[in-house]
Amino acid sequence: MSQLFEALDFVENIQYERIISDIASQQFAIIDDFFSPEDVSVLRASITEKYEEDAFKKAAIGNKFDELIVKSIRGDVILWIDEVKANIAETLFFSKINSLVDYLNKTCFLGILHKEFHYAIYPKGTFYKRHLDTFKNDDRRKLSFVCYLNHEDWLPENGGELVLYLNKNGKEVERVIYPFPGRVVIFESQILEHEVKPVHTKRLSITGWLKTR
Ligand SMILES: O=C(O)CCC(=O)C(=O)O
Ligand SMILES: [Fe+2]
Repeated sequence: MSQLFEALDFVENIQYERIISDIASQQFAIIDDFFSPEDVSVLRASITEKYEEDAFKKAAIGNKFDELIVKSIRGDVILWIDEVKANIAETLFFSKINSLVDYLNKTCFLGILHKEFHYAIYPKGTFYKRHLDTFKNDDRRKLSFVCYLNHEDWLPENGGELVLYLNKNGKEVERVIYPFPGRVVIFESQILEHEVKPVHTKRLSITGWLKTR
């Protein structure tokens, strides 16, 4: 009986279904309206406030790397988001994430048990060289998630494109994605190498990972 109710409880979500089929067929999905302009503006106010409080630190690669080497690979500053201490903007963010994760777990048997998200700011002139999001000793990252919080008038010439390196019939193909506000990109963490091209105007985002075990 309870199984019947569980089945009845399930409502198909067209947006999530498209995300699932895009990831299954091409290892990534781009969703332009995952967050509404209102959501983006609330989240942008939150990232800006925390940046002004000086809460961000320089992003590190792996564990103990030389500062100079780190800078030559990535130049963003990050701040991890604690769901337990979420402010109004972050609560809104996590409610959307949790709804997607519940759906993925119900329909895809992905077994997403953990998640981690951080704000990221790329100051002018910074970039993140080509890389894979999995550390050598940690294969739990299953899906990478990026959401852009840039201003509505963001232009392609502001730089900071995300480039995914795809494999099409044995040939490498670059997929260039502009960081337009409200846009979300989800991709297979263990498969797709990617990079952030040099940024010409400060670039705002939230990056995170959906993890197994
Ligand atoms: O901001 C992006 O578009 C991607 C960021 C990224 O690759 C990372 O933080 O690992
Ligand atoms: Fe990455």
